[in-house]
Amino acid sequence: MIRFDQVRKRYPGSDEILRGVSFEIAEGELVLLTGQSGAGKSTLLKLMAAIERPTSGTVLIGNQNISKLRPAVIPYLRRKFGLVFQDHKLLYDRNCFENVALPLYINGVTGSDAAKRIRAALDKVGLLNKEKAMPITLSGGEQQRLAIARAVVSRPSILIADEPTGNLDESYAGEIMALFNAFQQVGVTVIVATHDVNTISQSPHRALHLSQGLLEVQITEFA
Ligand SMILES: Nc1ncnc2c1ncn2[C@@H]1O[C@H](COP(=O)(O)OP(=O)(O)OP(=O)(O)O)[C@@H](O)[C@H]1O
Repeated sequence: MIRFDQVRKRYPGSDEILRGVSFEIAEGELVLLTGQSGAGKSTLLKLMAAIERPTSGTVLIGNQNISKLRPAVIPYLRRKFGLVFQDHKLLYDRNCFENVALPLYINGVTGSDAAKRIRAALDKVGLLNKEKAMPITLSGGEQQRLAIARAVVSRPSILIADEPTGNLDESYAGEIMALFNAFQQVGVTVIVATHDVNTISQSPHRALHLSQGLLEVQITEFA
């Protein structure tokens, strides 16, 4: 469960970006986070993953209040999260296998155990036949799927994606959303920030809409 209670966020010298945001996301739910460019979607995702701290209010992940966590505990909390960004943040001097391997190697998982998990993650996103390819040789949609494989290889319970379909044409965007649906169906909590109107209109999931620092909760109708 993820709960925000009257969360406010101001960066040093900035206006107030979030002005008292409260919502709850159940375990295993898929939720869209919508709003115009600059509305604060990335800020809200960063607060969720404890990359940023609220100026005031409470952010609960499970039963942990992340505003009160000691810095030493934050790396453990982060292991719950898989993160996917619009610009992929792939390493272009490493092949696909090595890109997906990175989070495992950082956590000390290596050898045949790691290889099995890396290939399972590549398989889930349809890139098993590309493990030796360099990311630059992949299409935009494939690069985004590679970033998703890297995000899920550590089997996170929460998957956060920030504009994952932003640079992609409609068919690729549909593929990416289908992947997120598949992860939700196996119990992962998924939060996708997007201003892609197609993604929003075709989604049967709940959408949280940010506007002027405040949240409106929308229930999207089935298309
Ligand atoms: N580290 C920072 N320091 C100061 N201001 C920031 C910082 N990060 C974001 N902002 C400001 O916070 C506001 C919200 O930014 P944020 O990236 O959260 O919005 P967004 O809805 O994700 O936008 P986009 O869809 O364009 O990515 C913007 O005005 C931005 O300039």
